[in-house]
Amino acid sequence: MPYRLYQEEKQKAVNILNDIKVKLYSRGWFPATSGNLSYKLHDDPLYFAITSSGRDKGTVTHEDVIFVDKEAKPIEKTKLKPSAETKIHSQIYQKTDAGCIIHIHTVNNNFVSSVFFDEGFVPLKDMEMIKALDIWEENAYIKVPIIENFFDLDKLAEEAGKAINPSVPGLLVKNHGIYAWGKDEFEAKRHIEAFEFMFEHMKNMIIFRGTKNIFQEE
Ligand SMILES: CSCCC(=O)C(=O)COP(=O)(O)O
Ligand SMILES: [Zn+2]
Repeated sequence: MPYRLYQEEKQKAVNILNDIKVKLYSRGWFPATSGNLSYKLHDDPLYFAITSSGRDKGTVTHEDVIFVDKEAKPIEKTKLKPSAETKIHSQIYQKTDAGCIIHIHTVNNNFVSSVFFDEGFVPLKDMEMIKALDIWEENAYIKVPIIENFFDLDKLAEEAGKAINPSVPGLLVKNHGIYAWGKDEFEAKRHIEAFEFMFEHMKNMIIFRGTKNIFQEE
């Protein structure tokens, strides 16, 4: 028997996504309708709420959120289209314990994804903000994976699934953006804010003194 979504849990997911969307939009993090967000409702079978495709993230309407399954198919009759990147969200839910995923395009995440693409990851170390990713060891050194921005979205989703590092709650797509996640909306937002803070710092340091010293202590 198909899983039945209750009005109350659907409304909770819509409210959560709208709340984050508007907060992050006000920081300039969803320019030109870019980005998408999702919130998991059920694990097995997987069902989640996700933003509809191509919409202005700065406004809230009753057409902003759709409920989909693991295959990115709407589970209710709708004329709306789920985000074009729904299969990437599905992969992240299948490969991690994420309960909420946020995807944004920013100048800073595009910059680091391009500069470090050949290494395959952005190296993060010597920054207090790493602790906001819930990584508390001394001298923590983490690698945020970067994948090619495949035009074929099925291929992009497949490669995203392969590249996920379970101990790092984020994945960059070259010259595209970042997906960051957490067990709930609070954690997902904290993680994306931490990544963006560190990417901005890194960009500024690279502009200031080049990439020369970034890998020195490896
Ligand atoms: C306008 S940016 C190109 C599409 C994209 O990368 C994105 O994040 C938004 O896609 P969606 O289908 O979720 O609107
Ligand atoms: Zn995108």
